[in-house]
Amino acid sequence: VAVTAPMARLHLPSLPTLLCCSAASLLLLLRWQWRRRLWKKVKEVQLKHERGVAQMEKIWLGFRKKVGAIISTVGGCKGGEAPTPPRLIAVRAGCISPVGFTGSPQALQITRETNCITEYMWESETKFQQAVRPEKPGLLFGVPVSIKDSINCQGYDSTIGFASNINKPAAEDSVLVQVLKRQGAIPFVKTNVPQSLISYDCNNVIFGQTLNPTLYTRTSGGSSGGEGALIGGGGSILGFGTDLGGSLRLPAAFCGICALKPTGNRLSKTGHGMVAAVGPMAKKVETLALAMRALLCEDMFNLDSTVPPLPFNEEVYSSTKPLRIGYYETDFFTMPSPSMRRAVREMKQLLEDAGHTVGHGNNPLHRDQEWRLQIHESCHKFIAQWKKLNLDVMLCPVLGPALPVGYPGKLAVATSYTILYNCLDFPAGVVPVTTVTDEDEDEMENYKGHYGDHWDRILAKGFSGSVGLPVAVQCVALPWQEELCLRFMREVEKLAEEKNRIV
Ligand SMILES: CCCCCC/C=C\CCCCCCCC(=O)NCCO
Repeated sequence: VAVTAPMARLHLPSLPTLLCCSAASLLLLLRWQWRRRLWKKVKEVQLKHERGVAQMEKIWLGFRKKVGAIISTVGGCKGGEAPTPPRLIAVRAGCISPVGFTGSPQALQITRETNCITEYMWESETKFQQAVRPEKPGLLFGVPVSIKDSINCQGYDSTIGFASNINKPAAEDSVLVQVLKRQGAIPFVKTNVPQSLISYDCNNVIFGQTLNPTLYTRTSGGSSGGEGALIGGGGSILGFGTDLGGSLRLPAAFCGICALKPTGNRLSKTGHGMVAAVGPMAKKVETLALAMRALLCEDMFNLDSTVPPLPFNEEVYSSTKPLRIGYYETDFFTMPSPSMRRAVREMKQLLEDAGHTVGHGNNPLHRDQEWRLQIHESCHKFIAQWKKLNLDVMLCPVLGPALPVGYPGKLAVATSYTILYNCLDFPAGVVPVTTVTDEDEDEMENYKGHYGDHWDRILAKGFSGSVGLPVAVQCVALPWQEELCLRFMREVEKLAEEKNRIV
């Protein structure tokens, strides 16, 4: 009796409970199997990625042995051609192979260490070697270009950082890539992005975190963060990314390079995920201009009829007429770091000294909170205000220096300086102009933000310890005036280079 009594109290589960438990177990088993399959795919892609980088390394070392110092001897500008940075001249002259793109022995190491590449395009080397210079070569003949993961390239995955997108290669090239190829460019790598693209960090479950080439504890920015790190580290001359809230401009600013976010439809957006605008990234403004010149062609207009047939306006771009420039140092939402503020202030002075008219700091576009409300209410109101002030272009801050890895996820609000020009759909570019100084760092002691809240405290922490990191300014023009925006960027770049040479 003593033994059977407890047994008698034991309840057997009812049939519905048993069925529920079995169903739950089955679901868990299926989920486990699905995740296992996904992880297997991730591992395969990671191996493929490793093989690609190793192959690049092999080609690059072979190239260096063969070509030696030729790159450093190539420079200047051929008569009749638009002025082009020396390295572009070199590739167009056939002196550089897609992965032998650089004269710096560190570039491939930085490329590897920053983890910026997702896929190496194996056919690019053969294409490059076999390229026969046609009678009328395209404007980008022989130029190796890097492409953000999310921009479709036939035969390659556009993962957007999701494991479920592995082994789903794009059926055809995006219009952008088609036109690049028709202009003679050779896409040679795809570059990393944050999962979903809605972040200005650069991390995903497949390829991991991309680091900033100027300081490995900092993010490269995002979502075109792989491009930022690759170009910033010297691993690519010209790359392409997309922008919805700052995804071209933030990684460029963080990595010390230039980028242009054009008006939404100036370049075709067909064949890219989640995008407000597609644009070029490069170390030099002249390279961005070359890319725009090449892309704004009949092929682009024919392949995508929604793109207005506006060829590159050389007259506007090459004009030296003094500009009427508006400027502001803060948007009264995200308080600029001391270096962001100084970058704008110093550039304002340089522009004035160079003979441009720079609107007073307290113009109504940024005097108080009102202008931001106007923007959200009406883009037309903003344009009318701009016209009333008789401005050609606007000089303003862009977030910087680069934040530590992981910080962008906590600070979406800090996109305020860039996202504004997506809301307005104005062309906006960034140009690196300075680096964080000891004095900037000392001033961070007093940084409280505009609100002194949780976000401001995180931002203050993120900005600190940044001496030596690049800081950029943002250059903005009215819709469809990419050439004017680039012309302004070129001026800013020239003045910054002159100043930094003297300092
Ligand atoms: C007054 C400004 C308020 C800012 C509020 C910001 C809210 C959300 C921002 C999300 C972060 C976006 C990062 C940019 C990512 C991007 O541009 N991705 C698209 C790529 O095509």
